Amino acid sequence: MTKILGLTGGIASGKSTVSAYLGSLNLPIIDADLIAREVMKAGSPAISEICEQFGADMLLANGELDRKKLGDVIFASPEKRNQLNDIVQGRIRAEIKRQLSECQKKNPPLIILDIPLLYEEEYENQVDEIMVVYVDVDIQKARLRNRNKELTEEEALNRILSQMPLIEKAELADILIDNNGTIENTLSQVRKWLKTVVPEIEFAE
Ligand SMILES: CC(C)(COP(=O)(O)OP(=O)(O)OC[C@H]1O[C@@H](n2cnc3c(N)ncnc32)[C@H](O)[C@@H]1O)[C@@H](O)C(=O)NCCC(=O)NCCS
Ligand SMILES: Nc1ncnc2c1ncn2[C@@H]1O[C@H](COP(=O)(O)OP(=O)(O)OP(=O)(O)O)[C@@H](O)[C@H]1O
Repeated sequence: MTKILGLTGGIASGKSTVSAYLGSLNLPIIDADLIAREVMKAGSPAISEICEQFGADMLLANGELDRKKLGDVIFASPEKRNQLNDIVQGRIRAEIKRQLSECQKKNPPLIILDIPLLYEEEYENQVDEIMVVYVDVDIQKARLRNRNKELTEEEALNRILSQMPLIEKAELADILIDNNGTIENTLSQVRKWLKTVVPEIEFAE
């Protein structure tokens, strides 16, 4: 029986770090951020709707989405964020469903659904277990600003506040991964859990 793991957390909490590691072990990963990029690629129906509602200046000269510009708009305003969510979340959900059923046909022991908005968009029933990658908010903000150097203190905070508080996600988790320490420490917590689910898995340690 295939187990579906929902991998979630907050912005810059370390999901991609965990998911890249799981991918390096050849476990199948479905990446919601990647699917969102596909859904909003140049020439897509979602892009036309975004232009209608947010203005054609949301596009770069090559027809691709200006991610920085749209991010500045939606992370500063809950109304605009809802407006964007109304355009994209249904399409993202449909593609996730399609990829999950494709992947299940191969009968792997484990599929990982890497999805930042698992709780906000109510994917709890689509997965068997939920892993939350947690960090304290001050570390989260520092890592976010270190990764997205263009963000001011206020913009970084707005991005964090646009999601369900990470501490609430941690309380709901089936598996809680503490990413306040080193990456190696985090990955060793992940390995410990993996051994209980896929005992035959081998790690190059
Ligand atoms: C607004 C966009 C263009 C900004 O792009 P940018 O390259 O700066 O950010 P990126 O896509 O890497 O997202 C970074 C993180 O922001 C958070 N985030 C993204 N969208 C949202 C949202 N609608 N609400 C709350 N948090 C969000 C997630 O934690 C995500 O991992 C982009 O985030 C986007 O297209 N968002 C809508 C699609 C979506 O919901 N994606 C999440 C997958 S379910
Ligand atoms: N334990 C750690 N120690 C130091 N830096 C870390 C640690 N874990 C992650 N990082 C760094 O913090 C940043 C955010 O991590 P990552 O991209 O994995 O988060 P994420 O949850 O996938 O973020 P997003 O939702 O925004 O895509 C990255 O630059 C990453 O290299």
